[in-house]
Amino acid sequence: MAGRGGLLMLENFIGGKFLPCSSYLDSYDPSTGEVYCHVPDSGEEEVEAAVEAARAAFPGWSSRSPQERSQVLQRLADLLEQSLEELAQAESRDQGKTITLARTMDIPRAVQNFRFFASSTLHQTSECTQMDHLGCLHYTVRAPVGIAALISPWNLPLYLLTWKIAPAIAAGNTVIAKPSELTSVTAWMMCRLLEKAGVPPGVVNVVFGTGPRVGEALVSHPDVPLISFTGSQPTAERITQLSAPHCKKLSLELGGKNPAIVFEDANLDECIPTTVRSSFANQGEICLCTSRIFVQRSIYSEFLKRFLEATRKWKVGIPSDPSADMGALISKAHLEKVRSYIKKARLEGAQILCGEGVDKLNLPPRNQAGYFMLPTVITDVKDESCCMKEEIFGPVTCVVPFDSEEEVIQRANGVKYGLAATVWSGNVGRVHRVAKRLQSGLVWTNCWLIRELNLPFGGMKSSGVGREGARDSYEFFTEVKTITVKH
Ligand SMILES: NC(=O)c1ccc[n+]([C@@H]2O[C@H](COP(=O)([O-])OP(=O)(O)OC[C@H]3O[C@@H](n4cnc5c(N)ncnc54)[C@H](O)[C@@H]3O)[C@@H](O)[C@H]2O)c1
Ligand SMILES: N/C(=C\C=C\C=O)C(=O)O
Repeated sequence: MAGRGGLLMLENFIGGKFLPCSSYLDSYDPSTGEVYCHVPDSGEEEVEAAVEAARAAFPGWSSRSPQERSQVLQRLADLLEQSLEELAQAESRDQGKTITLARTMDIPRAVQNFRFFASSTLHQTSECTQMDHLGCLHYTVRAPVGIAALISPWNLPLYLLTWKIAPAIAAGNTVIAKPSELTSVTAWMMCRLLEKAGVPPGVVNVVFGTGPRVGEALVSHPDVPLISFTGSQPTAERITQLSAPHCKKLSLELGGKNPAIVFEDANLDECIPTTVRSSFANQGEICLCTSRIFVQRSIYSEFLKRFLEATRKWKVGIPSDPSADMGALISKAHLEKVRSYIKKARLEGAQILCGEGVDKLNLPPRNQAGYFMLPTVITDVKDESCCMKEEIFGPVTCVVPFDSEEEVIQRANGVKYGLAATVWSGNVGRVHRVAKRLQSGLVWTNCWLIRELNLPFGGMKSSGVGREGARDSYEFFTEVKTITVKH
């Protein structure tokens, strides 16, 4: 809907109705730096209303059969798919990502999330064991937990929010979703489809606003027993503290400092374009992006030369340009943070081989104030440097040499994170050996970001707690009970 100054003005979606809020936040178009939308600045009052609506909807929704719920999810997937182009345009404008990525990855994946959980929920079974010597049979039953709080970040807005909403409602919960205040538009657009899909009022509620106001009100609410959070590690710490007094069920999907390990027998024709993509896709704003590239010394010079050539061809352009490989970063503050790492690297004596401060951006006049930067490659950087230790979450990657398999495993594991790694080698034995020893929830070998939604997704160490995926999400979004029958 149009609001102040003709700008888009979003509303919360509570109990099946769009409701205005008493105050609003400005939301910026990352490609111009201009305000283009207003987002509700919700707080305790809106959370209370959403909890009330979710509570009222729970008995009806949780007592439907999995088949009935599955049909609703399928209809929602169909409706999202019919709006794919409109949603992709909105996601690209709101987030700064290229229209091509929104069209080919974000929105198709949001559709797939509903289709996938609509199907997988029909195939979950419970356990049964027997103790004949005691005349006992044991079995488990699972039930939805209740009201789920679902909090998502700004990098893959609809993709990650639906990755939570779909399994939560498929399992019979009712939900209160809080998208990032920086990227709220596609969640609001999805709400417009819920009634038509047959989602009863109160099953999916969406409250918009900031983490400290509406996020904290949601995670500390005593009647919300479960929180699924994707975002940064400092926010996860805060959520853990706030939820601890209530012993809430928590799933935390956090950041990464993901290594790519390139052995001398790697197929560089495949490795180089994929590693450029794994470093710079979505402006490097994917938790799974590569940010430390370890290359075996014998091929280091060749790799670096070819990697730089390919990076220079990675086109930064306005998000609506279908030929652009990379759009704008999410915000001015984030752009400054990412740039500050490059300054620190320079001060430490590292070399910036291309990108920020080395090459020139070429943007139309209207986009000069947008949050753009070039893909940047750093070398001659020590493992102790903040650029090699901290999550930058931007289009910046470090390339360093290594000598032996043992050495590179130690170095790859030498950070606090453990989310995703890639290993490039033509030696099958080495691939299995190295993958097994990496402290990483996900290891892609000779590829990147090929997702199998059935299998566990999540991180080790400071990259998170818990896993998501068909079985894992089902277990997280249900409470299990063990029943023993003596016969
Ligand atoms: N592991 C994964 O699957 C995954 C996926 C995407 C992003 N991430 C991580 O997310 C981070 C980038 O996203 P971000 O900047 O939006 O993260 P963030 O932690 O700042 O925010 C994430 C969400 O939490 C909310 N929030 C912030 N403070 C809160 C609080 N005190 N209480 C409750 N909610 C609060 C925000 O409003 C937002 O909706 C990076 O660290 C990235 O690696 C992880
Ligand atoms: N959760 C998933 C991806 C997270 C990406 C982070 O930025 C997924 O593919 O299911």
